[in-house]
Amino acid sequence: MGSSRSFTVLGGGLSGLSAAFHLSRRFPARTGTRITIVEKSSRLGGWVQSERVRVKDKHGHEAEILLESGPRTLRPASKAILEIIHLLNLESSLLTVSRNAPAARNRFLHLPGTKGLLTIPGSLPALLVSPLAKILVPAMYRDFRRINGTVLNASSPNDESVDAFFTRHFGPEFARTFGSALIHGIYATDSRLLSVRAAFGAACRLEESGNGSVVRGALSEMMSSLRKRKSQGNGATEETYDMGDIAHLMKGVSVYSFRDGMQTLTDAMANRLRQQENVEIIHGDGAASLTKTIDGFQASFLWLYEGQLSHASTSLGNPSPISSLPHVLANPSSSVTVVNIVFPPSDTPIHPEGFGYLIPRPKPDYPSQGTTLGMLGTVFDSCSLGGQDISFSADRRSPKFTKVTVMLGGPYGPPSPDPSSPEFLPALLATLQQHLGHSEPLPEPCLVRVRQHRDCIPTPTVGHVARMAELRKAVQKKLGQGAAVIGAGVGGVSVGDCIESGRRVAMEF
Ligand SMILES: C=Cc1c2[nH]c(c1C)Cc1[nH]c(c(CCC(=O)O)c1C)Cc1[nH]c(c(C)c1CCC(=O)O)Cc1[nH]c(c(C)c1C=C)C2
Repeated sequence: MGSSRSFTVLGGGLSGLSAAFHLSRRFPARTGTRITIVEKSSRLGGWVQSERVRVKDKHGHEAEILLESGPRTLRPASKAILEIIHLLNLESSLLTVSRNAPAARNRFLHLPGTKGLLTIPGSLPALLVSPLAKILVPAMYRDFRRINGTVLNASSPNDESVDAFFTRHFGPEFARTFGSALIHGIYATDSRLLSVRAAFGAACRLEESGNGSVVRGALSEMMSSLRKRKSQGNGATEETYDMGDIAHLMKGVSVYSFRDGMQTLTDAMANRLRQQENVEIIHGDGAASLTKTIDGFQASFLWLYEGQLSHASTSLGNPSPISSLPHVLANPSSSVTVVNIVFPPSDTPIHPEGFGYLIPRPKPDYPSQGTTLGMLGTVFDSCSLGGQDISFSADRRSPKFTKVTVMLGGPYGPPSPDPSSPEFLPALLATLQQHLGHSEPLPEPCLVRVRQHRDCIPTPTVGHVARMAELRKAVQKKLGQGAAVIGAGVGGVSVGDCIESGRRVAMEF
């Protein structure tokens, strides 16, 4: 480890920060290793952005509200994130949501052309009385009786769209109603474009182990993991992640965030990196000139080079070899308009208690671009993350401000009316009123914040996994073992996936 090495991380989003963080742990200053992060924007952290705003209503109630414009919650299943939280001593900043909380239990759908929300049943008794039973019950039955049907063999490169996979197993009604809504809420894209192998690799494995049926596969997996747990006892520990006692804090937790928002995590990583003598962060101009030479460089990719920055740019050359790598620009990505709205305290609740609601693809299809607001769903932030807000009301029992986030765009294209026009907010509030089933107009918001995120979520289209394997091979062949490509555009899109991929690549060098 004594010889001096040099790493260049292109991109200071979640994957880049994680890669640089783990590289700097493995190769501290005393090893003579240099680590350079190149980020074209003026800040690190990618799409994660938290902001505190002061709000006041007509009656003088005041509060400080935490708004998120990117991801807002994390899942305890990602050990790579828990490890970073532990290593950066962020445990005391955590805000957890219990599995029994309404935000974890209640999820809703709004069906286009109807008024109000439908509860997605979370138990058998709830299913039996749900209006959605007429879609859900036949869907489960259809899958359950599939025997020796076509399977996307896990070891083959076969692939299909999420919509085609759900249609095969659960029927077209389920695929459109539930499948498209789920994909709106994760990828903000059309489920007919998305690769099932990339998005739901686990479902393909269940299909195979269930001999053609995902439900049977899931049941048999549940049984075998129960058996395993019994034979191992409950004390199975994770030895490869340095998580301290944090797994204990996550018992019974459905999702979590931080009291000051998700930026707590990215700021803490960035600050730790800034403190390292051997880490340099290049923003803006320096990064822009490098980015220009990398004509295929996309925000969703992270290129990690072992070599000097100057070597990285000269070795990329002009025209850059990246343009000759296969599949770099194969995937489209979705743009999302994120609207944070804060409503004043009121005795009449704005929405039911729960996570929020999603909206499926309309029938017969998405309208042509620029003709609709294009709402994908709404998150009821106060339910899960109300603990981030600070009320200055003397009476602790008085009603609180309500924060929600409306997501628009994706497959609908840019919202119409345009968010900068005066018609936008009235149209948005009227649509929200209809979705939430209110007969009266919603109260005037105290604050509305609109952010337009261009190309923020990559869409791994059908064939993605096989294409990325070819890309990785080509990277190694052209740029050598000292180069790697990771990030949301290559692997998974969740915060956990990005942090995990940065960690993995740093450990491999
Ligand atoms: C900017 C909008 C985003 C939309 N999806 C994502 C972002 C950042 C990314 C994303 N959202 C979810 C996942 C699955 C993995 C997970 O961590 O749960 C991913 C990769 C699920 C999810 N969807 C919504 C929320 C609040 C969450 C929890 C995770 C998070 O906070 O991002 C709601 C939601 N997200 C989008 C839409 C259109 C939407 C609608 C209500 C797009």
